[in-house]
Amino acid sequence: MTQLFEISKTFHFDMTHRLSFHQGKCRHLHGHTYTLEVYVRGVPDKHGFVMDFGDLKHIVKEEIVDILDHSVAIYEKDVTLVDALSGKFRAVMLPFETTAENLCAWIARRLQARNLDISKIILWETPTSKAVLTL
Ligand SMILES: Nc1nc2c(c(=O)[nH]1)N=C([C@H](O)[C@H](O)COP(=O)(O)OP(=O)(O)OP(=O)(O)O)CN2
Repeated sequence: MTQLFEISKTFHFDMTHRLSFHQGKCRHLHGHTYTLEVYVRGVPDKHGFVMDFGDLKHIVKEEIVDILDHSVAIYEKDVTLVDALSGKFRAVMLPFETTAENLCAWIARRLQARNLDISKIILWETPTSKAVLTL
């Protein structure tokens, strides 16, 4: 009988951002230590691997963690932040407000482009707040 599995790996990265539309405190520049959980679905091969956890780690590090870690994430239409910070520090320009939900969708797209069958992305922005994207 074919058994369908999900495997996952968990990552951490530190990132500064703000939400330019926000009426509360999140419109101010602030940082989080994010926790990212990446889930890949698949049927195990003859050895019992959906995929090697090590390969998953390398792809997620390359596509996500190494780009966002210790960066300032800037929404490209947030003129105030673009003027103040682009070209300085490690600024990552993104075409969306950097909510946990939007970041999940961006992460999923980048990993799908590396041919991973992503079933879920969970992004913890704080120890009590997360977004879950189920595909
Ligand atoms: N749906 C969403 N709501 C909020 C987001 C988001 O990405 N999606 N983001 C923020 C802010 O970035 C904020 O830093 C995190 O919000 P919050 O959970 O309110 O943070 P606290 O540190 O106040 O958490 P407590 O555990 O309640 O102290 C806001 N909303």
